[in-house]
Amino acid sequence: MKTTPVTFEDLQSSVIAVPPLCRNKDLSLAKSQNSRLIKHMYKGGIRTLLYGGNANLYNIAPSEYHALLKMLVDISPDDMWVVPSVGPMYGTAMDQAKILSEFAFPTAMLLPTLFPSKPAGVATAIRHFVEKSGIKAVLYIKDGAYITPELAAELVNDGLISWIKYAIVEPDPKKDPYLKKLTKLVDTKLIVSGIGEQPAIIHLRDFGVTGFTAGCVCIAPSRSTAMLQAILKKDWDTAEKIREEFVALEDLRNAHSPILVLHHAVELAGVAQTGPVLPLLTELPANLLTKIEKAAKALLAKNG
Ligand SMILES: N[C@@H](CC=O)C(=O)O
Repeated sequence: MKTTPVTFEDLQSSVIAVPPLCRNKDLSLAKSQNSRLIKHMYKGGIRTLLYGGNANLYNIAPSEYHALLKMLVDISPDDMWVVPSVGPMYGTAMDQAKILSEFAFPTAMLLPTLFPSKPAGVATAIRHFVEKSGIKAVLYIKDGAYITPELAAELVNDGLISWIKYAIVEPDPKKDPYLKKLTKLVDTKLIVSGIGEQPAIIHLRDFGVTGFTAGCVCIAPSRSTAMLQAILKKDWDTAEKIREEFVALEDLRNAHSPILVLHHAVELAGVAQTGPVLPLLTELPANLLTKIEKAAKALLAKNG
């Protein structure tokens, strides 16, 4: 696992894949299947993994956190940069910060929650997390009410933030007052588009942010990587054509649960056995799985 500090080059050199977490029937961590998934992504050019929402880390027990981190260290290639998440609740994040300090992860992300939270409290939690873990935090902005752009900028200016995962969903991503303000206050080299392939072209081209995170990349890593490369070359037509390849599965994710559809899709495509889902989530009904399988296999077929 790569342990060097986060650089702009790191953020741009790979799509930041946000994978599901494979579990065995008894809900224990499925080391061999997680390894299989990482190998698939690695072969498609992925060098950064962010274990967060799609891995359902919202629901992980603090007592399992050490085993999770150890497994990620054990199964990650030497040049793979791995970003675990903590929280979203303050107490959980503080206990996880202590566990993280026993490892060499260069950064970790605080999962967001709107209840019970206030922007100034979120900023304090980030400060306490950095103090306790000894590493910078990834700030995940998923809702404008979570933290103000001004508070986000203060945290950046105080040297506490490695990068920002920007993930506020707008009906028209071109019209995004929050991102417009954020990019005025914070160096765009530290801001990453955090909603998958769909708004990535607009976020990178029109707002100048640095890279993008994605979930469907776990199925078609070569295609998502090709899309990032096309964007960086400003080959917008190629990037747009590749983006369209992801639409069918993304539409299912948006309709039925981004986390759960991805979790099933990785298994149904035959990439890795993701297994059961940790409560408070649960598996999707069987009548949806045929549609997910079709879209997932079609996307995998494009991966080559
Ligand atoms: N939520 C997005 C990007 C990852 O955070 C996805 O799952 O595609």
